[in-house]
Amino acid sequence: MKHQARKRFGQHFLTDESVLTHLMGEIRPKNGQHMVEIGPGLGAMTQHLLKHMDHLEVIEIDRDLAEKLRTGRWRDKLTVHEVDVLKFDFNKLPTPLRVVGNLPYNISSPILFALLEVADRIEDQHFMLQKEVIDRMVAEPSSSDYGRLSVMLQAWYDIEHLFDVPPESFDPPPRVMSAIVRMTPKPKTVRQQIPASTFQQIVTAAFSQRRKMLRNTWAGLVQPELAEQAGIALTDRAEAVACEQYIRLAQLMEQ
Ligand SMILES: C[S@@+](CC[C@H](N)C(=O)[O-])C[C@H]1O[C@@H](n2cnc3c(N)ncnc32)[C@H](O)[C@@H]1O
Repeated sequence: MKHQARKRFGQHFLTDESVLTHLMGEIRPKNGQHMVEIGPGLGAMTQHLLKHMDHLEVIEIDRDLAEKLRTGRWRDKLTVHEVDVLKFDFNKLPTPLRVVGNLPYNISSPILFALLEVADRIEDQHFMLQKEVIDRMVAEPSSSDYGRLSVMLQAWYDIEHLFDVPPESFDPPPRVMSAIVRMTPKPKTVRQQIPASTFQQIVTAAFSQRRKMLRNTWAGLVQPELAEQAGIALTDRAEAVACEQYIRLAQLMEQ
């Protein structure tokens, strides 16, 4: 029986074989690697990955789809976790872990932030996302797409926009353009130098009212001398400040 796509789970199934082939060329799955797929759905990516691998972990919230995967023709090669990915404990999977998925667009940012917490365990991530989200992830300072998502993710990952995928490549087609992104965690030595909670606090405050000057959004939070030492002008707005400057400021605040 044909699966009726469920809107609440952001179900848009990839049907375009040329996209899948292109994607596999980018992911280059190899047997013996530890890989987890978020939202395998009807298995479009899954079956391509399994051409190269004997085993794959998958996380699927939809009970019917999880059941199909558990009993279907790839059952011997899959470990199916029937759970909300936002509640899944990635610490229980082996490392180094490769993470892939055509993500449910309605919760893509929470998924990206949840994975940031376990970046130590991750080798790389390849995701299908709304193109607009990827534009924000790779945005440079002073562009209209540059925001909290850009700064938070660029601090932890090298991010590459790989290629675009049009709505016709899916059934049912989403209303927006999609794209594929590769995210590679920066070396541990680099990530360890970021005071995570202070960094998050100043970036969140700065972009909470992005039209205002930093001297207003940071009042009571950031000492003006420290901002100056980090090379940040408090008369600027959040979008003028580079990711490295936010990191530098967070480091100065921790000293
Ligand atoms: C955009 S579809 C992709 C399906 C399939 N990978 C493909 O490319 O055809 C998103 C998938 O994520 C699943 N999903 C949605 N929300 C989820 C959640 N919170 N946790 C785990 N899986 C979820 C959906 O049921 C669906 O299978």
